[in-house]
Amino acid sequence: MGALKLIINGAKGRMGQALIHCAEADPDLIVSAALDHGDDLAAALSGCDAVIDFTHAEVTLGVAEACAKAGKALVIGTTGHSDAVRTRITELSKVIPIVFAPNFSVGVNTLFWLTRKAAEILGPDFDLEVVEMHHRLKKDSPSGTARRLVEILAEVRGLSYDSDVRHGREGMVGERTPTEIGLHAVRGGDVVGDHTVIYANVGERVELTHKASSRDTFAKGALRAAKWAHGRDPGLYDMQDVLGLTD
Ligand SMILES: NC(=O)C1=CN([C@@H]2O[C@H](COP(=O)(O)OP(=O)(O)OC[C@H]3O[C@@H](n4cnc5c(N)ncnc54)[C@H](OP(=O)(O)O)[C@@H]3O)[C@@H](O)[C@H]2O)C=CC1
Ligand SMILES: O=C(O)C1=N[C@H](C(=O)O)C[C@H](O)C1
Repeated sequence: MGALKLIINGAKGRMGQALIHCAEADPDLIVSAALDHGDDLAAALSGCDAVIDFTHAEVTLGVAEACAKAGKALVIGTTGHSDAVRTRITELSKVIPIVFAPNFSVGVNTLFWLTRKAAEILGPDFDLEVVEMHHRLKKDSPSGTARRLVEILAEVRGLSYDSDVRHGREGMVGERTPTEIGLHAVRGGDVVGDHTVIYANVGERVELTHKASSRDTFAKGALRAAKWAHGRDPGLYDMQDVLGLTD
């Protein structure tokens, strides 16, 4: 089998540049098109095996529709989508394989796994808070990764992301309730991506932290996901599936 031909969408961006650099170092991959604002995705699709999208939340759906029409595997790294867009992406995954993950690093996917295990072991007496920090240019908040961490905590506790998450605190908010999950987004400088899950009880506290210091870790994971997705049955997958990290 020849090298996998990839379209990188969002090629001029921070992640696009990391993806191109990492793909060029991999003899099993060819970047058949590096696309950004204004380029014609539909015209480029016939010459590729898979598409990787790291753009903006409002761009992804059009990319997914085009990939479904052309029958091409899609890897989505973009974050910040509305529930309606997520639902439509899920529908399109009945036509093509889509790997949709808020974070493609092996370390963060290990953190997802550990977060679930720690919540199960520590139980309901521990208060749950998630803190993330990213560079000053990040547009969406909270990060997709932090959202996923809270979703995992909510699943374990039988809570809901929409009604039980508490985004920051300000003013006379009263005492913390046992069912709220705090979520705090910090922005500044050139931080690539830090995430901490805090489990706090009276007398002790557990903190799980991941810190990314290079975007190559996300890029290598997304390239690995593209190889994994090519030729696979249609479906909605995430990086846990790619890594075989399911419980
Ligand atoms: N899943 C993961 O592991 C990771 C996910 N991310 C996510 O990836 C996304 C991109 O991050 P980052 O690279 O830092 O962002 P950037 O803003 O640096 O890059 C996005 C690029 O997409 C371009 N773009 C905008 N519209 C289109 C379009 N219609 N077609 C093609 N390209 C377009 C932008 O152009 P312009 O600037 O002109 O708008 C820009 O060049 C974010 O949602 C981020 O949260 C980031 C890191 C890891
Ligand atoms: O925008 C970023 O930079 C990042 N975004 C992703 C997210 O929103 O979770 C992943 C990573 O933390 C970097």
